Amino acid sequence: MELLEKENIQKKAWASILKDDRPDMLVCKDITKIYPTPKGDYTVLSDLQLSIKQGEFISIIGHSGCGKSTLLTMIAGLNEISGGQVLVDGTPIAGAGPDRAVVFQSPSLFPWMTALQNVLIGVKQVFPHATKKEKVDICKYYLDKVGLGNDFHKKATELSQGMQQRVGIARAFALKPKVLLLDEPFGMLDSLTRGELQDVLLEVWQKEKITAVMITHDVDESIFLADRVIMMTSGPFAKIGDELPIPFERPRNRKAVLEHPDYYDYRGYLMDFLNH
Ligand SMILES: Nc1ncnc2c1ncn2[C@@H]1O[C@H](COP(=O)(O)OP(=O)(O)OP(=O)(O)O)[C@@H](O)[C@H]1O
Repeated sequence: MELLEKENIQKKAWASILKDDRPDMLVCKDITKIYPTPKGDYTVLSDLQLSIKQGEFISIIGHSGCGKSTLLTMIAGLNEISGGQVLVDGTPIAGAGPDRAVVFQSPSLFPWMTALQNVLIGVKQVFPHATKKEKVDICKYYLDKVGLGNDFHKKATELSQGMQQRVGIARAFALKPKVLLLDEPFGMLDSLTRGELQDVLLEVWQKEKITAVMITHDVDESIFLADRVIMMTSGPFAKIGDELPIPFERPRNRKAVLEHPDYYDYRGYLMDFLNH
């Protein structure tokens, strides 16, 4: 893609964004990550900067191994930060906390428990003072929202992979976190189920307006879901290479997004970044 064409796509995308004066909910400040390896230290991320507004949905794309999961697990507080700070709602994080919920590629449910019990475990921890009924109602509300209204009492082993990931999404939203972190949550699903779960995710997110950060390898998914696509450079010393706002109106509808006259410009822009 020609430089001028890229500049025009950027200009047009930014011009379609209304002034966004929401406060920052998530800030990654000068983030560096060094893994010790038998061959010496490996600097995956170096002085990475990223700010995400309250209620914003961003997707992160980048080549395999550039450090996307490393970044996400550091934001989650599950991976030590070698340098810099992650701030949630203005406060530096110190490890994992209920203000951040994570959905991984594999939902890792307790197989002997029902869908409801799997969601309830986290809810009990986050809302210890709620009554039993209140806790169960929160779980049922979110399980219903993800389309499992008739499956509360099914054991995890009785659920398909897609249904298990629905439980994973319900479990994350039920914790009412400030930030939702999604690490390729649909990566293991067939394309039909993937599409269904993208819709489910968007529907619940639209209601809750939680700040969301999602890693994906799928450029179309990144466009369909996000307000802004963040492009990471390849490692070592990876950082944010570029970003592209996706100004399509919300609530989004897949057909309207695909038919939007700018869709293929945005797609081409992101593919061009990945191909260079
Ligand atoms: N615990 C670790 N020790 C040493 N190196 C690691 C460790 N975890 C990850 N790495 C390396 O850090 C780099 C980034 O890994 P990471 O999983 O964050 O990348 P990614 O962009 O999420 O990859 P993918 O898209 O394939 O999931 C890779 O080179 C990986 O081999």
